[in-house]
Amino acid sequence: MANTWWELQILCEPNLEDSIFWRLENFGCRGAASEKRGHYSLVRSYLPEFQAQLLDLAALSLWLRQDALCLGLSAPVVNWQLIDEQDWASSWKQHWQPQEIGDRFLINPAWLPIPENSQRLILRLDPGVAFGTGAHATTQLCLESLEMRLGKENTSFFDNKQEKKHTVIADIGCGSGILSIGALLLGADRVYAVDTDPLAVKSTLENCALNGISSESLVTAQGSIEVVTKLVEQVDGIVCNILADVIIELVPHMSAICKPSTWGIFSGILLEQSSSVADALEQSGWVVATLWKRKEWCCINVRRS
Ligand SMILES: C[S@@+](CC[C@H](N)C(=O)[O-])C[C@H]1O[C@@H](n2cnc3c(N)ncnc32)[C@H](O)[C@@H]1O
Repeated sequence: MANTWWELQILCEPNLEDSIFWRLENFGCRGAASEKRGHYSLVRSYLPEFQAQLLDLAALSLWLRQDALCLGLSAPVVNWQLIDEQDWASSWKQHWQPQEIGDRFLINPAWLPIPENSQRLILRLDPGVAFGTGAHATTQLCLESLEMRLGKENTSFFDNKQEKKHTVIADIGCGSGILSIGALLLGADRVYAVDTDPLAVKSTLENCALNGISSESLVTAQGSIEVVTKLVEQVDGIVCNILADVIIELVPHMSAICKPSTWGIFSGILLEQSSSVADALEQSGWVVATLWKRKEWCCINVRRS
C-alpha cells in the first residue's frame, strides 16, 4: 500500500511565514515551501500520516493562530488533506524554486537545470525530509555570516604573497548539509557535520554527492558536539543553527575543539532569547562580535579573543 502524507496548506500574512516554518519544523514536518498568493503567502508542508492524528493537527492550527495574535497579525487559514507518496514528492518539488542568498549563493533545487550564466556559487540541494532549504531566515543569516567570515579569513598576506589558510569547520545540527556545503563552496577545506537526526545525516551525504564534494572534505556523522570532539581536535570555525535552549546546553562543550582564534556563528535564536544566548557564550569564553537580525530571528557571530 502506498505511504500517505498529510499536506498542510497555510494561507498567511507574509510576516508570519518564518514563525510558521519554525512551528512546522518542530512539529516534525518534512519540507515546507511557500508561494505568493496576492498579498498573502501560501505555505505548504508535509508530514507522514502516522506521525499526526487529527487532534494534533488541530492543536498545531491553534498554535499558529496564537503566534499570529502575539505578533499582531491576522490569523492564518489552515487546511490539511491526505495525499499519497508520489503526490507528496511532486508537490514539494513543484513549489520550491531557486533562491539567491547573500551576495554569493544561489540555492538550486536538485531537479532543476543549473543556470548557465550565473556568477554565483551554485549550491545544489534536495533536502528530502531534512531541514535546510535556505527558505528560513536563520539559515540565510548563517550563509551570509559564512560569506563574510570565509571571504575575509580564507586568505592572508604573508611576505606580500597571498596564502590560502587551511580552514576546518564544525557544523552542529547540519540538517540538509546546506551550511557545510556552503562553507566548502566558499573555500573551507574540511567540514565536520553532525546531526542527532539520522535522516539529516543521510540527506547531508546525498547533497554532498550532488555537489561533487568528497567524503574527505565533508565528514558527517550522527550525534552532536561530543561526536565532533572525537573526530577532530580543533576547528577554525563553528556554525550552529539550532534552537536557543539547545545552543545554551551545547556551548560549554564546544571549548574542547576551540583554538584561541576560533570563530562561531550561532543562529536559530529568537530576538528575545539573544541576551541569554550571548550570556552563555560569554561565560564559555566567547566574545560577541556582531548580531544580525532578520524578522524575529537573530544570528550571533562570536570569536574566542
Ligand atoms: C534548524 S535545523 C538547521 C539545519 C541547517 N543547518 C540549516 O541551517 O538550515 C536544526 C537541526 O539541528 C538538529 N539538532 C537538534 N538538536 C541537536 C543537537 N543537540 N545536536 C545536533 N543536532 C541537533 C535537528 O535535527 C535539525 O536537523
